[in-house]
Amino acid sequence: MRVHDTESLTLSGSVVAIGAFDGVHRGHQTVIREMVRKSHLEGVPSVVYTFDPPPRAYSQGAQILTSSDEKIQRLKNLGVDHVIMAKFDENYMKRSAGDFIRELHMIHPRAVMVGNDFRFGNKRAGDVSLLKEHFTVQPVRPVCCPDGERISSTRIRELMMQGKQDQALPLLGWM
Ligand SMILES: Cc1cc2nc3c(=O)[nH]c(=O)nc-3n(C[C@H](O)[C@H](O)[C@H](O)COP(=O)(O)O)c2cc1C
Ligand SMILES: Nc1ncnc2c1ncn2[C@@H]1O[C@H](COP(=O)(O)OP(=O)(O)OP(=O)(O)O)[C@@H](O)[C@H]1O
Repeated sequence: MRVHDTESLTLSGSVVAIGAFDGVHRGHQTVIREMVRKSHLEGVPSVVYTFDPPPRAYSQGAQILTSSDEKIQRLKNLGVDHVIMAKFDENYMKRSAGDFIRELHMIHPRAVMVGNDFRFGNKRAGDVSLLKEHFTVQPVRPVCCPDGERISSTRIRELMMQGKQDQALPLLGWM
């Protein structure tokens, strides 16, 4: 697996999953496994486009579940070919939605895997309908906890803050 800065990877075809992926929890693992499977079917490399630090940690001070090195290791274990690791800061946040789409075109995605609530670009102006004007967006079914709630980094952070490691760790799924 190779790790790249923003705007440094060009590919003639790919399948890409985009997101913070903090913790690379069981929901993330499902998305990434599905993406890797699709990349094998299509015969193109798999790419994870992610952010360091996670945007929610940068803008809202959320607890970080995995360091960037740990995240990279987990993505490698899942069989990802390329990781684009964008340094998330004030400068990056100024990039427009159109500029992000232009960067994605550099890797010619055959499918882009993001959740329905994915936002991108300055002031979170870009949404999934805009992404769909340029790419095939592949939805992913939500992976839920035993109580039926969707697994999320936010949920895991909450459980950890409450000292409920026994409930948080199975959701992370790296034991
Ligand atoms: C080019 C770009 C610019 C962004 N600018 C902002 C911003 O101005 N404000 C903000 O809160 N988030 C910004 N974000 C972060 C997104 O809102 C979002 O957190 C990120 O795409 C990760 O998606 P996820 O939170 O669904 O994992 C930006 C993301 C991208 C790709
Ligand atoms: N439980 C889940 N089931 C299926 N897909 C998921 C799940 N959690 C996250 N994803 C998907 O993984 C990608 C990255 O998500 P993201 O990093 O925003 O996760 P999150 O756990 O929802 O984070 P946060 O709680 O910080 O918002 C997105 O495409 C998102 O839709």
